[in-house]
Amino acid sequence: MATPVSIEVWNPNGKYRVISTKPMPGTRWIRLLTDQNCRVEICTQKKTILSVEEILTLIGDKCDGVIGQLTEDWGEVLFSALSKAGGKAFSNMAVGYNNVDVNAATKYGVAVGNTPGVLTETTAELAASLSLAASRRIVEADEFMRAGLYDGWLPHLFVGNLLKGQTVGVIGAGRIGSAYARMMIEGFKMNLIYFDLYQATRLEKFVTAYGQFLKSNGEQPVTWKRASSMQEVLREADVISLHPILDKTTYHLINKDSLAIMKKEAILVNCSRGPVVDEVALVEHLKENPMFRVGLDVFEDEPFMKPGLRDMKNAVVVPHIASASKWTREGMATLAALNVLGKIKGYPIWSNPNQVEPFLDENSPPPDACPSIVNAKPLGLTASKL
Ligand SMILES: NC(=O)C1=CN([C@@H]2O[C@H](COP(=O)(O)OP(=O)(O)OC[C@H]3O[C@@H](n4cnc5c(N)ncnc54)[C@H](O)[C@@H]3O)[C@@H](O)[C@H]2O)C=CC1
Ligand SMILES: O=C(O)C(=O)CO
Repeated sequence: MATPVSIEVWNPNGKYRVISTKPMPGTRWIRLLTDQNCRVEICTQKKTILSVEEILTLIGDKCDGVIGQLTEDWGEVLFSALSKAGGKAFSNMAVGYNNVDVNAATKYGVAVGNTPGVLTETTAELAASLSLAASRRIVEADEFMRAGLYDGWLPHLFVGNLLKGQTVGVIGAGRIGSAYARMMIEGFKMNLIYFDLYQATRLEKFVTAYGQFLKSNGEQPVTWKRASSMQEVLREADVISLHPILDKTTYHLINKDSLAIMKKEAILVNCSRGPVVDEVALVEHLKENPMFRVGLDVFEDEPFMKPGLRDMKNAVVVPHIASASKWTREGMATLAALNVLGKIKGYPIWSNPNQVEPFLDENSPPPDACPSIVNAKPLGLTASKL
């Protein structure tokens, strides 16, 4: 028997049945759907991660589209059920979609949406926060104060690293990696070394121009270098932030061997996906190198941490909150809803998923387009001319 799942219903007489597997921030996304004749059903089950069986129950016999979460396993079983229920669209409320089997979705004719752009700066800001928290030992120092251990200023108390003039390494210089790099370069006058499969031309131009600006002001200019391998970044950088997608090329990109070539006092930040780092190897490395520090937003087996990590003073850990600003989370909900709505309505695909601002303006109706569909090409969906 199917497991019952609690739901909240908006616009019960709407023609199209759209499900959201979680309550999402804001109300604009609900309004956009109900205004377009959708009945919106929001799962209110008090359970963080829904199982495939629970989502099957939600989909039922008739469902036009689903907005889902990165914690869910969207594969063959769910896409086959969604397609049988008449569903045409699924959107993750996330830019990353490693939890989605896109080939399975394509096989069943289901469009897969994601939410790029709206979370770029918010996520980069958290990566920058973790870089600072790790380099200046903020969490350790906070715990020390709260434990009543502060007896007065001391020359050696919580000495950390100065970022100015050091090298920031970025692995995966896409939207978020480039935004993070700019923050660290402009904010702290760090030099850049990056590794990506593609050249980050705009980022390079930014660093060149900023370097010239600093020089014309009599300051040391910042520099950039595109590394020919990830190892080059690991060897040379003082702070390394990981921003690639998770796929089979990036699984355990950081492992025992790659940790071994990093500087003993380096800082590693991960706001991409947990499995990019071999967490067991990382815990060992943290134990053996007390001056090596990490800032982690993501973990290999979320919501768990590998044994030993929680005891490491040289690790700052936060629960996958990199995109958690109110504006961003409301925007993610809007983009996810519009991906689903757009596909149901037969709208074309927005031509530039890096520029989604027109969808986010509360004061005007969004364009008649799907903001970002990752399998548009194999599904033969056309791009908008807007
Ligand atoms: N912690 C969090 O809350 C968040 C995590 N993310 C993660 O960040 C990822 C990146 O997001 P965006 O910057 O928007 O995506 P993006 O597609 O703009 O950037 C990803 C970059 O990784 C590069 N890349 C791919 N394979 C690589 C490899 N083997 N080695 C080096 N670089 C490689 C790509 O060429 C691309 O430039 C998402 O896929 C998601 O997993 C995104 C938002 C929030
Ligand atoms: O968008 C993503 O990929 C996240 O991890 C959450 O914002």
